[in-house]
Amino acid sequence: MSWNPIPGPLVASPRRWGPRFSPARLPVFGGGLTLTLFCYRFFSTWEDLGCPPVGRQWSAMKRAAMRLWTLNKGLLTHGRGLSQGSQYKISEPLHIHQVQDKLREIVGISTVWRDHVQVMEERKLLHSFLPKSQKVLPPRKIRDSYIEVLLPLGTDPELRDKYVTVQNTVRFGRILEDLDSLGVLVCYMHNHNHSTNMSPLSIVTVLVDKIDMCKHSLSPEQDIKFTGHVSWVGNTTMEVKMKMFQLHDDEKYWPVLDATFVMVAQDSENKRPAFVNPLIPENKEEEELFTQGELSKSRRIAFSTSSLLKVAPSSEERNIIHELFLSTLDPKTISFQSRILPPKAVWMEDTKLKSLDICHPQERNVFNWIFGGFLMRKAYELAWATACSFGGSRPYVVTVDDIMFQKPVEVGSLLFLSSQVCFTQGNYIQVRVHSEVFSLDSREHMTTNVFHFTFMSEKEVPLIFPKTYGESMLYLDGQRHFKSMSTPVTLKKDYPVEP
Ligand SMILES: CCCCCC(=O)SCCNC(=O)CCNC(=O)[C@H](O)C(C)(C)COP(=O)(O)OP(=O)(O)OC[C@H]1O[C@@H](n2cnc3c(N)ncnc32)[C@H](O)[C@@H]1OP(=O)(O)O
Repeated sequence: MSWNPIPGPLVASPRRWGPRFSPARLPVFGGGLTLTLFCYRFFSTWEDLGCPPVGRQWSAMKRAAMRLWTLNKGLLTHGRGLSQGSQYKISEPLHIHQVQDKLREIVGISTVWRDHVQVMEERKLLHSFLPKSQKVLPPRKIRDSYIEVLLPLGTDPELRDKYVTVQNTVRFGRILEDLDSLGVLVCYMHNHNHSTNMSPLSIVTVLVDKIDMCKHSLSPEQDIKFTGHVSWVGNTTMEVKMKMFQLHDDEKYWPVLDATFVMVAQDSENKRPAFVNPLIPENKEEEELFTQGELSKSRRIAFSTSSLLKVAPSSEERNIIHELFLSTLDPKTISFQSRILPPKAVWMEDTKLKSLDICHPQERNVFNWIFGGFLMRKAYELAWATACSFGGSRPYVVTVDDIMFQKPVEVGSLLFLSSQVCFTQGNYIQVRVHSEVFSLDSREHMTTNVFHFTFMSEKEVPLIFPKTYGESMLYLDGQRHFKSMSTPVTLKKDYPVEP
């Protein structure tokens, strides 16, 4: 198909026997399985029947039996996979619902919250599968991680209801959730280890580098297709490029969105970074993508080094702030205190909107932290409402950039989102959302994310004026993000752009 940016088979490379398990070992583990199954069931039934709790030694034996049972369970699943072919094999586009199913299968997580502690205990056992160095991991190609996902809005009215807005467009917040899950699945495809069924890696989103829209509104009545692949790999991080297309009346899929995410692999307990398979580009275009990944890493470091939280604004930026300040002084008084707004302008402090969410278990991801896509959806919807009430018309998002996931959000936390317009130009509105959680257990407040969204309004919007030094820094930061929009970070599009 013409829209496929990385031609090549969608099937992962053939399954091989891993060093840890081999067919010869199966009978040994089979015997162990019977014994451990017996022990595990015996101790569980003993206590379920209301018999007195077993002593310390018995408890230890019970725990050991449980561990062995878990390992053997993994082995059995592994054995089944061997005869049936790879569980990761994806030879045709996945339905959007299958993305979550696949992730659960790979991470080995239950769907029931009540079991989450035990399931995480089981995942700890996968720790031994983690390599000590990246060198021992076989390199992968871009095509190994390439997947396609179908969101059949055109044919599935029930699904459509989840995505539709009151203006009969597609909810962008839902798309953010899908991109987050897809990005993680792409990384699992890249790191697929043929000798284990469940992955010892916990892959989480560290950064949404950029999401550029090629089209401002999407139809909720036409099918959508996502594609994604790993484009660059560090030691423990992977850059993922994703694209989104929508079916048009001409029966062709047209591009609507380009996204670049950075994911990090952690160990099975989601505590320490873990090595990922290297990536080998196969042709010139892939080499270019890889080089661009390196450049993006340097750009991110440079951007964060020059953060206004660390260093003073440039002289040009200082002039901007001083000019803004002078233009708000009341000419009738000789004072730095009396400030008045110029015509068609709004104080930054008057653009704020806030929200509070309780992070219920329903919003958890496969690792039992709050799902990054949920956080993005909530932040996006608040940002949209902020831009809408500020600009006076329904805005549409043009760019999302530099969403850094600094800390995971615990289930049960209170999520405080605070949104404000921090820069405007013409019809553009730059909105910043600060996300903070309050842990009910530790009684601590912590910043977890800062989101940056650029919206476009139907009509020209008022200028924004900072009052305090802190707001001036937000203004400059907003301006920096706005300016970065015009610097494309993705390769030139290799498909037709909508006429
Ligand atoms: C359905 C399933 C979906 C699941 C998806 C989610 O929901 S995810 C949920 C939302 N996301 C999260 O909760 C993540 C929260 N954040 C964190 O836990 C942590 O910040 C983190 C683990 C990502 C990073 O921790 P640290 O910064 O301490 O890690 P460390 O310094 O060791 O760096 C590890 C790797 O991350 C890279 N790294 C760190 N910060 C980075 C940044 N801003 N941009 C790019 N890359 C960055 C480093 O270069 C390094 O890569 P190299 O080693 O390659 O040099």
